[in-house]
Amino acid sequence: MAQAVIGVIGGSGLYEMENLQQVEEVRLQTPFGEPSDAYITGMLGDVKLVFLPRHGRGHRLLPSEVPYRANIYGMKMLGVEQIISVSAVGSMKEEIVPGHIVIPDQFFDRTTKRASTFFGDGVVGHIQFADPVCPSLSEIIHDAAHKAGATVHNGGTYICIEGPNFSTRAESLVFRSWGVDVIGMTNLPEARLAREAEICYATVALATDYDCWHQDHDDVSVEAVIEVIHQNVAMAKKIVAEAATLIGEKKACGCGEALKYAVMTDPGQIPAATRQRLDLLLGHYLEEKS
Ligand SMILES: CSC[C@H]1O[C@H](OP(=O)(O)O)[C@H](O)[C@@H]1O
Ligand SMILES: Nc1ncnc2[nH]cnc12
Repeated sequence: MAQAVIGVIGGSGLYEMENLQQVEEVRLQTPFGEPSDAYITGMLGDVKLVFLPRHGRGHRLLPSEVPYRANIYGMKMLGVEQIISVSAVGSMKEEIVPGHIVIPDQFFDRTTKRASTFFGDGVVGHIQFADPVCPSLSEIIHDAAHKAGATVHNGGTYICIEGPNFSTRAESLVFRSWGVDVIGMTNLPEARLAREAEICYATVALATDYDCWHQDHDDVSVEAVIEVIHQNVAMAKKIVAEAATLIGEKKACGCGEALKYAVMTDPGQIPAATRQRLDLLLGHYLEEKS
């Protein structure tokens, strides 16, 4: 069996992975610019791990500034077939207590400034996105979270806001009335681009606060978020390590063929530069068609 290559995108508070063997730092240029930082690759048991801190080491990039396309394209260049995102989120439900883990299965887009498709410039494509995360990778990380001793909520809707400000109280109350479970600023463009790149994607969301809707809790602040992250970062790393041991049991899914019927454009009409830029993602389909 081919060696599994797992990508890990570390969010707020997760800027490195421990216990990797044969560690290398890989700096990439992609047709979509430079990723957030160098990728750190290494072995975790039999599994190759490719780690990228989403906001860069030192947390230098706003959610709106993260080069999502370059980050996902770089993962593809490194042979990653599954991406585990680790993210801090606000809880929008009483029962999701700060310190709990949520494995979202839906997203709701409230972003306004993100470049979040590889298509365009003469090639039109439409992926299916009704179920935006990989069900079998989600199952693996759910089991991994359980094994790591976390209190874990299976499924839930992650509303992705533009930020960088946290929500107003009116927004928070409206989002709650929509029935969302958690709130964050980063995961939706990643999930979309991972699907376009035919990479499985799932999220380990660490609830860090009750945003600003809860009458009995302080409004979210960076200070409070950091405190909960510090208390739980070891557990988040343990979940990733457990997921690596379980990845061999992952069930089949459709993520690897997401582009099979997605492209509308006549291959003969795709500009050469666009074709070249998307060769890694689309090349094999275009050859079949032309
Ligand atoms: C530090 S609180 C707000 C910040 O935390 C989350 O980041 P990430 O998803 O990278 O863990 C949230 O999306 C915001 O970017
Ligand atoms: N309340 C919140 N809103 C948006 N992003 C967050 N990340 C962590 N807590 C958050």
